[in-house]
Amino acid sequence: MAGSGFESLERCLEKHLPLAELQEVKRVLYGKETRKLDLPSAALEAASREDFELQGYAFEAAAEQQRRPRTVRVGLVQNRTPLPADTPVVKQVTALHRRMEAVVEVAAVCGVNIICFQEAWTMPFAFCTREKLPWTEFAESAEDGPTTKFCQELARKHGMVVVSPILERDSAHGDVLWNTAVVISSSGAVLGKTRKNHIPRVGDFNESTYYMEGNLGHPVFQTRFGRIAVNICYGRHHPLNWLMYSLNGAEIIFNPSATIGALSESLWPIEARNAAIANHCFTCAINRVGQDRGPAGPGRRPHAPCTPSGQPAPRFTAHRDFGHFYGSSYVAAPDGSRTPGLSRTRDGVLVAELDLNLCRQVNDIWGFKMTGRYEMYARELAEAVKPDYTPKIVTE
Ligand SMILES: NC(=O)NCCC(=O)O
Repeated sequence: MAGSGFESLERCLEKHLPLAELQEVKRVLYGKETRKLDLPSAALEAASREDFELQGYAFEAAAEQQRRPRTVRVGLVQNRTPLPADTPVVKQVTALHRRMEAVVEVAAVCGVNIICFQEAWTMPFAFCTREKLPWTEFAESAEDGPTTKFCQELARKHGMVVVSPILERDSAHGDVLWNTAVVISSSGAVLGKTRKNHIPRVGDFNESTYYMEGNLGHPVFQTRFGRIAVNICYGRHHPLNWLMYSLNGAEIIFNPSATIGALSESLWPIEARNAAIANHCFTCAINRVGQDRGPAGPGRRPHAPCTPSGQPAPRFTAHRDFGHFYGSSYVAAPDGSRTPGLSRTRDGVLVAELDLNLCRQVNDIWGFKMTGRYEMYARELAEAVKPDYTPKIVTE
């Protein structure tokens, strides 16, 4: 399995294929070519100074007589955690806030209207350790926690919608934890929140001891720039999850994720892209980069996890080293075209200009909403989930 040595599929193809063949390969692999955005040199210089990749692409729609283009720029952010996982919690969160402040500054110069961070962006990816402290200390209120307040400032300053996926502590309901995305309007108001509906239980990649399956359904948020939804990470494997956001009117669905090469890298380019095609919407797949390791060992950890009795928690070494988070964030459009991915290894911002008119244009061509037969599926699904259901298998 390629780790941090393999920079990206695109770089590899560009390096090894002659131009004519490269164009054919890209046509088949990526669909209609996205136009490279001419990003401001001040932004490119700042990105280079801050050591993150900055790429920009535009998707175009046909001109219409009765609707003006509905152009919006989205920003996808992928990053490693800047401090080691055994640094005190508040220091880690503050370092991530500072990092995103710099990143959003650059995104703003690039004209980004809606920015989305990666899943659980304020913390190292600790869910599979199955340890509680210190990881649960990263949880915050979605309504008025320090990260939401920080994002509200960013939103106000830049007139930008901010999608902030965090570990939520819901103190109004018994301090329950949720895997949540807070959506902050360009005015700085908290527009609402949405919760991860599906939890991975894939061998050691098991997050089920941290938070419950979301209970908020499939909300869609009307922003100044278009209707958006957030399908958090593992939800991307569930076509019905995408479908419900789309049925509620989402034009852009963000998929903030944390996933590793051994588990999902060959699925990654397919799933969000297929969802864009199937649902006539744009999808934005975001994955973190780097290798989030748990603390190194007893005695070297100022925040060694403890059980409530004060005893050191059992060490789950097998769950501590998650492997390589492969980045590769990208945007896919309803016509099946997609941007190249960001790097597999570096922090980065992907700017994509979308004309939301493309959603209805593709709907009118392919008509999946029209031909969807939802009523038939609703009826059959209602039967299939009944305890006494017997699968409809016809035998000779
Ligand atoms: N965070 C998360 O849900 N990861 C699951 C792995 C995957 O869906 O690829």
